[in-house]
Amino acid sequence: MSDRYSLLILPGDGIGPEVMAEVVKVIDWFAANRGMEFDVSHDLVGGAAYDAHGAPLSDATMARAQAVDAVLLGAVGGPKYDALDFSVKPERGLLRLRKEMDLFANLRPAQCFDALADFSSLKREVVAGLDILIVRELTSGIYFGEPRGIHSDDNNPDNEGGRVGINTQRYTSGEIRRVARSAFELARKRGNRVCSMEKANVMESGILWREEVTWVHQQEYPDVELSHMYADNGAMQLVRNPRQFDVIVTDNLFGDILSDAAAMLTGSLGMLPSASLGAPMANGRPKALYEPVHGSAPDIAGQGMANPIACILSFAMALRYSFGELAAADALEAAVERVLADGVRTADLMTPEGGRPVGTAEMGDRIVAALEA
Ligand SMILES: NC(=O)c1ccc[n+]([C@@H]2O[C@H](COP(=O)([O-])OP(=O)(O)OC[C@H]3O[C@@H](n4cnc5c(N)ncnc54)[C@H](O)[C@@H]3O)[C@@H](O)[C@H]2O)c1
Ligand SMILES: CC(C)[C@H](C(=O)O)[C@@H](O)C(=O)O
Ligand SMILES: [Mg+2]
Repeated sequence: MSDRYSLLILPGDGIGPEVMAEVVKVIDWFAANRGMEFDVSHDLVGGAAYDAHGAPLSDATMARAQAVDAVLLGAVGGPKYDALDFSVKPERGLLRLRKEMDLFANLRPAQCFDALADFSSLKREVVAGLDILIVRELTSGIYFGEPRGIHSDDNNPDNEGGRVGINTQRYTSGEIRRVARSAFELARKRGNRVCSMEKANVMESGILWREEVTWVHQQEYPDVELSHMYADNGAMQLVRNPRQFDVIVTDNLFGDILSDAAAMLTGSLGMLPSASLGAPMANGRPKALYEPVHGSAPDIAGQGMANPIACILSFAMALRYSFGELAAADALEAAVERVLADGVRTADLMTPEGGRPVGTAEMGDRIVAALEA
């Protein structure tokens, strides 16, 4: 008999609720057919939470997120909220979840399904069989460093406009060591190779990053192959020859950018899942939040055409990393692969000469049907 798994679902804004509805179908299928017991609750985040409470994440929702085994998040943001004060923008809700849950290791795998190898904007021979994992530090760096803000620059008469915008890249050795350990642990279960990316040529925080990753490697993981790369070269190498990589470990901002680039190797941003993991809780499960890498896609929201696969594969990561349900995670990933192999495509995966795309709900139904088969 399996344990009970508590889940907090935060669909968010734009296509978030649309893709999350398909994940709920998948959860219901595992509950009905695989004897898994889920305690599922729903709440608001992002613009939806702002509309209801005047804040992109209420304290009550934050407390609920801290108490569950896993949070599933859709996406936040949208043009409706662009003019809001920075402190209450939808994205602040997501950043608060990451920071207060201390989800320091963000796993962003990029796998190219064979059925999509011709669809990537790169050549098939460059992306076929691609299977890399970006481990992005998620709770520190320039996203959170102090000082920050927009200030008047009164003492500088040469500054036309008279203002200055400040963000601070700050990393402690402990923050670097813990995410490096996550990357080395994950590498041992895959290709046993880690490439660390920073800009040690121009940033002191990059020098510290390189030294600390090297220290963790020498002290604790000498069996794993470690290499270092400047992040700008890393971006170029990702496009030139992405299969040279196994695990990439990098900071918060570089990881944000490199993972969007990696998404396109797989065909679409609508394909890329992620897991954000923190320290183990009392029950041994890590603090965890699962979300697609993509955003709220305002350009297609409300049209029922978003690709739900990134969100569904994020739930597969929850099965694997939070619940240890490895067979179920494999089955769900195989179901996605089968549906793609059958030629079922949402609009983002269509070539101009392709046939009729399916909508969000039909893609979800087809994946559930493939689980059934
Ligand atoms: N984790 C998150 O919640 C998250 C991540 C990124 C961006 N955002 C927010 O989302 C809003 C829009 O940002 P953006 O436009 O830069 O990025 P986006 O990821 O929302 O969209 C970029 C492009 O990819 C397409 N796309 C994204 N997901 C798709 C899917 N599942 N199926 C089909 N097509 C998809 C969109 O239609 C758009 O053309 C902003 O407010 C931004 O801050 C949120
Ligand atoms: C929405 C935004 C805060 C977020 C980030 O910058 O981390 C997004 O781009 C992501 O990749 O998860
Ligand atoms: Mg991003």
